[in-house]
Amino acid sequence: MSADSTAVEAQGLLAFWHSFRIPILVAGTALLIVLHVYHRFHWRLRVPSSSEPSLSGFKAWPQEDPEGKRGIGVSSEKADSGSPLGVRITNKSTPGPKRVVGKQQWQKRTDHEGQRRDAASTSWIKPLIFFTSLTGSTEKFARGLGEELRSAAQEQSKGSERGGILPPEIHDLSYIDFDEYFIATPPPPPNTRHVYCFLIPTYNIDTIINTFLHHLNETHHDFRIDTAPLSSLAGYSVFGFGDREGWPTEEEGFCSQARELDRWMAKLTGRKRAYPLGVGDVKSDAQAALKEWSGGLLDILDEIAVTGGLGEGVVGSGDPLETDDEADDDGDSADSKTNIRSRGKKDSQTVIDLEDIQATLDNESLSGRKGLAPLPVDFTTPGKSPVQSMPSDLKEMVPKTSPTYSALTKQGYTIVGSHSGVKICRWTKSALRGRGSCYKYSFYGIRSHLCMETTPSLSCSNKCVFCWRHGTNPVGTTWRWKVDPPEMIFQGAKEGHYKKIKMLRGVPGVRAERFAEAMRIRHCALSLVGEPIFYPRINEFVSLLHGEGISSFLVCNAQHPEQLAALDRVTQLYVSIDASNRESLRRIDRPLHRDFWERFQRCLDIMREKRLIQRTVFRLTLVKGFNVEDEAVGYADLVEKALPGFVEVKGVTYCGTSSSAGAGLTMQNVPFYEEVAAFVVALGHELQRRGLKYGIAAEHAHSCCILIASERFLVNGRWHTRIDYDRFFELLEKEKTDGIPFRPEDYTKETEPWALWGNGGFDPSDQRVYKKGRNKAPAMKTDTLA
Ligand SMILES: Cc1cc2nc3c(=O)[nH]c(=O)nc-3n(C[C@H](O)[C@H](O)[C@H](O)COP(=O)(O)O)c2cc1C
Ligand code: SF4
Repeated sequence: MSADSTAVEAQGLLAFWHSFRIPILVAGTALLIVLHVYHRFHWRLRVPSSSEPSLSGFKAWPQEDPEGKRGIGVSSEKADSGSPLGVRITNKSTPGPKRVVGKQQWQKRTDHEGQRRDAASTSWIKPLIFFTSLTGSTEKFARGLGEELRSAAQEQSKGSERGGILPPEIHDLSYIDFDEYFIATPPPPPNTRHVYCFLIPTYNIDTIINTFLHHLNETHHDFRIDTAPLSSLAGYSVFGFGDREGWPTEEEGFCSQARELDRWMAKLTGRKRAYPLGVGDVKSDAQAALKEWSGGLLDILDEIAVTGGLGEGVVGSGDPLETDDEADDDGDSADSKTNIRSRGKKDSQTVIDLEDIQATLDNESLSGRKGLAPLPVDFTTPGKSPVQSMPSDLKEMVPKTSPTYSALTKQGYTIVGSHSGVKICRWTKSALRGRGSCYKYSFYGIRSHLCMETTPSLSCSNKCVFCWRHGTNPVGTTWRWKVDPPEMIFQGAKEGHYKKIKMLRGVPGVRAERFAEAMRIRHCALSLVGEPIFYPRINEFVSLLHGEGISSFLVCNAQHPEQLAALDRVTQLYVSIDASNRESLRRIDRPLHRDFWERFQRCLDIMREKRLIQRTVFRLTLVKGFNVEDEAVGYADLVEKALPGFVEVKGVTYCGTSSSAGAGLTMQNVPFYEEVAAFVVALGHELQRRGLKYGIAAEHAHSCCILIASERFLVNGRWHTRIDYDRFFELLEKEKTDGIPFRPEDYTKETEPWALWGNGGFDPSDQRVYKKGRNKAPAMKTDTLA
C-alpha cells in the first residue's frame, strides 16, 4: 500500500467521525451506565452460601441457630416450647437480621449455672413433709397433706413418664436427726429434687421447735458451713398453726415460730421459698387456710416439675429480687454505718468505719469535747497504765440498744457486759454428740466440749476479707470505750457458755457423760472475733482463767506490738499470718493502721523473743488467689524471722457474707485439702532448705488444717505437739510462788498416732459421721518431707 492511499483512508475516517461523533458518544455513555447499573444490582441480589468464603472476610449469616440461643430467625405464628424463650425459628433463609416473635414462657433459672443444669435434667419432685405436734392437731393435718400429695402423685403418674410429683415422705421433727436434713440435703433419687414442706404449730414454751430453730440459726451462722447449705432443694414452704384467741396478732405471737422457720429456710436455701408462708387459726380457719395453701403449693410443684425452676421475679419465687427483710436479718449493717448516718453524712450508702471518724472525734475532744465523743485512749503507749489514764465517762462499745448488739445476738453471740462476747462453737456440739472435736484436739489435746470460745474485745483493727463476723463488729485502732472489769467478763462469759450448753441437752445424740463433762470449762479460746489484746485488762482476765485451771489460747492479729510485748504468759500464743508480704497483707486484712506492715514486723520480733518462754504459733489462713500462689518462700522468711514453735495452715472457710463478696471472695477462693497439703509440703521443703528444723507433724483433714512443728517438739523421733495441761498449771503455780520460770518444752505430751501427718487426724474413739453422698475416702497426703 502506498503512502497516498493511506492518507485517503485516514481522511475518510476523520470525515466519518465528524459526521457521527455525537450519536457514537451518546450510545457509548448509555452502554456504560447500563453496565454499571447491572453490576451493582447483581451484587445486591447475590447471597453467599455458608461454605463460600466472603470477600470481606466475614462469614456468611447463619441460616439457623441449632441451639436457638441467638435471637434471630423468621417470625412464626406459633411459639415453640422447645426454645428457652418460647421462640420458634424456621428454616427459611432470609438475608439480614431475623426477627424474634413469641411470648416469654416459664424460664429455667439462669442465675446459677448449676441450677440451669439441674433444671435440664430434673423432672421429678419429691416432697418431704416435716411437722411437729404436741397435742396432735398438726400431726393430723400433716397426714392429710401427705394423702393429698400422694393422690396428686398417683394422678400424675398415670399420664406422664417424663416427670411430675412423687409420693411424699413424712417426718416428725421430734424423731429425726436435724443434721441429716438441715446441714445438707439428703441425696435425692436420680432426676429428682426435693421440696421441703413444713407444718408447724407455735408454742411460747420450750419445745422441740426451739431446738430446731436454734439448729437452723447455728447452721446459717457457722463459719465452717456454707451460708445456704440447702440451696440444692427445688424449694420449700411453711404453713403455721396458731391460736388467735390467745395470740390474736402477729405482733402478739400468732404463728411466730412458723414465721421464724420461714425466714431461716429462706436463708438456708438461698431464698427458695416455693410458696408464701401460710397460717391458720386452729380454732377457726385452719382447715380452709391449709387447703388453699396446699392447692397453691401443688400448682407450684407441678410448675417446678415442668420448668425445673421457681421462675423469676414472681412473688414468693425465691428470686433475689424479692424484697423481704432476710438480707437485713444478717445484720450486715454495722453500727458504724448507723453512727455515720446519725452524724448527718449525706451519702447514706457510704460505709465509714469508726476509725475514719477518729480525726473528727479527736478534734472535737481537743476543742472542748463538743460532740461528747469519748476521748480516744492510746493504750499502745508503753509505760502508761491505760486503765488509770482513762476518763470515767466513756461510752459503751456495744450498748444493748445498738444495731451491733442485735446483729451479734442474732448471730448467736451472747454479749457480755459492753464489749465482750461468747459463743458456742459447732465443734462443741459435735464433741457432745461424740462426732469429733476440732483440729485443736488432734494437735494439742483440747476436747471441744470442754472449750469456751470468747473475746474480751469485740472491736478489732482489721477488716479481713474472710472474717466471718458479717461486718457487724466495731473497728478502730484505739480503745476509747468504757472498760468492764475482768471478773464481770469472766463470770458473764461462763454463764453465757453454760446456758448455751444446757440448751443442747435435748439435741438427739448428745452423750450423757460428755454433757456432764461440758459443765466444767477446761479451755478458753480467746479468738472468737475482735482483738483480745485490745482489752486493756487482758492480763488480769487471763490470770482469772488460769486461776480456775482453764488453759488459754490467745490469737492476735499482729497489729499491736506493745500490747503483745506486755502480755503475760498464756498457754499458747498465736499471731494470724494472713499474708507473706506487705501488698498481700493490705489486700487481705485491710488494716486500719497505716504502718500495718511495720507493726506486723515488730510483732514477729516479739514472737521470736517469746518463743523461749511460751508456745508460739503462726496461724496461716490460705485464700486461693490472695495469699497462696508463689508465697511459700515469703512465708518461710517470716518463719525464719520469728521461729514460732508451730505453724498451723488452714484453708479459708467461705462465709458468704456481703462483706466477703464485696472483697471479691467467692467459693473459688477456698482451697481444696490437697492444695493446702501441697502448700504445706512446699513450705516445709523451703524451711528445710534454709536449715530450719521444722517438720510436718499432724493433720486434721476434717477441717482442712495441717500442723508444721519445730523440732523442739520432736522427742526421740516422736512428735510431742500435745499439751500436758496439768503440768502447765503446776509449773505456772511454781513460777508464781517460787519465781521458777519454765519453757514450752516442759509441758508437752506425745501426739496421738491417729493425729500424725498422713493419718487423717480423726479420733477413732469418736464416731465419724459422713454426710450422705459425700466422699468417704480419707484425704491423701500428697508428699512427705524427707
Ligand atoms: C402452751 C401453749 C402455748 C401456745 N403458744 C402459742 C403462741 O405463742 N402463738 C400461737 O399462735 N399459738 C400458740 N399456741 C396454740 C398452738 O400453736 C395451737 O393450739 C396448735 O394448733 C397446737 O398444735 P399441736 O396440738 O398439733 O401441737 C399455744 C398452745 C399452747 C398449748
Ligand atoms: S478451739 Fe475453737 S474451734 Fe475448737 S472447740 Fe474451742 S472454740 Fe471451737
